[in-house]
Amino acid sequence: MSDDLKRGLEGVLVAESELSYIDGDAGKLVYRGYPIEDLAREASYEEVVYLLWHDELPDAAELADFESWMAERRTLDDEVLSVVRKLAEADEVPMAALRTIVSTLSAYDEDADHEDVTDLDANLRKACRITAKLPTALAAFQRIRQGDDPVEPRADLDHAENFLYMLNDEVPDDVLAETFDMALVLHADHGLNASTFSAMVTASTLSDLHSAVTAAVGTLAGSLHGGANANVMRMLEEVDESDVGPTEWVENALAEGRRVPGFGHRVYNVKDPRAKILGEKSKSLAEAAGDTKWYDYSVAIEEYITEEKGLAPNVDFYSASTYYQMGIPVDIYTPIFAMSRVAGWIAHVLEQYDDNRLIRPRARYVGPKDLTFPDLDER
Ligand SMILES: CC(=O)SCCNC(=O)CCNC(=O)[C@H](O)C(C)(C)COP(=O)(O)OP(=O)(O)OC[C@H]1O[C@@H](n2cnc3c(N)ncnc32)[C@H](O)[C@@H]1OP(=O)(O)O
Ligand SMILES: O=C([O-])CC(=O)C(=O)O
Repeated sequence: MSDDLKRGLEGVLVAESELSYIDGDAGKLVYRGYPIEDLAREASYEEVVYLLWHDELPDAAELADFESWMAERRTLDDEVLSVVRKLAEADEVPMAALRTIVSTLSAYDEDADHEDVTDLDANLRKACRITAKLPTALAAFQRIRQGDDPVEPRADLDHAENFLYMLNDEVPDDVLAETFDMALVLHADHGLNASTFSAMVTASTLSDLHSAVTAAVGTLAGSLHGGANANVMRMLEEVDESDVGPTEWVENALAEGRRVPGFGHRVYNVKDPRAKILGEKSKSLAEAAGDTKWYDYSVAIEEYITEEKGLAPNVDFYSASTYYQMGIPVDIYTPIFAMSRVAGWIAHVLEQYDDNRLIRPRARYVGPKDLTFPDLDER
């Protein structure tokens, strides 16, 4: 047994996976063999979900069946909707609300008490229900907390279009729908990131799929992981409200020892390929709107941080200005990440169940070992 300590499990190989390949030096990302650039341009989110959960891309008939199976399962049970309403009225933090919602979905899922937690067919049915219902719950949560009625899902719209429709009570135009679909594709999987690993750890105890996804939502919420996308936008807003430009602002932030959200990555040593795609999208939205302020701030910050710290933007950096320009409220950026990443979490859990072994690392004990237990009045 090696006694080398790998803080944060950096570089430790713990599984074999056929899902996503990342080359951190080349800035390359591939889902099941297909480059992310091609998927972003050509594939819908539903196609990517199918690809991740099955071994290959669907043909036309398989895709049509899969899309309609999911679309028919978007509606929330009344009891789930009433939990969403309570969470919104209690002003719950969106990621905490989402975590509770995933857990609640289990109570109304007809396969939730399947005797074999690893049963593939039952898990694929659960997977579809969770993935189909999360956008409905998130849109309803957002609408209720802003004082509006939830909007019923429509089965004739695709996953991305339908979410924006339920959020805004308006069918999105093609640019918005395509941009959002592309963002969902880009966030769907990313190897053993922290939230995926947390789903795998949960599944490895032979706990169920809803528990694994609930654990993953909680893990994604943190500011070192998915929570960074909202923090990027908050930073851009801070820059805008300050009386200095973006370069000076970020120089001061670094001097104060702050971490700049949206930069740095455990695996990429170069610019995240997803940030390149989202940066181009942010730019084209800005130019189309005739207001490039948020994009310009982002570019200035990127140039400074890359030059001064040698850190490159990760996926969260340009998703922020992209979503902002689409009119999406800042504090649901991370829940939107979860709405997409649920596909990857589930795919990795299915791989884990398929070849399970309990995940259980160890810590080097550095505390005392032979103390004498003192009576209460002696402490
Ligand atoms: C979807 C995603 O999860 S992508 C990541 C989203 N998270 C963020 O954007 C938050 C900001 N980034 C970070 O905090 C980090 O880069 C992480 C958490 C993503 C990666 O962390 P790690 O691989 O553990 O690197 P670690 O935290 O050890 O940082 C290494 C060094 O770079 C510095 N560093 C890393 N990222 C940043 C940053 N964004 N701003 C300032 N300094 C940074 C650290 O301070 C550290 O410097 P030091 O050695 O002088 O102390
Ligand atoms: O891989 C990681 O550590 C973080 C990340 O980029 C992701 O989850 O998309």
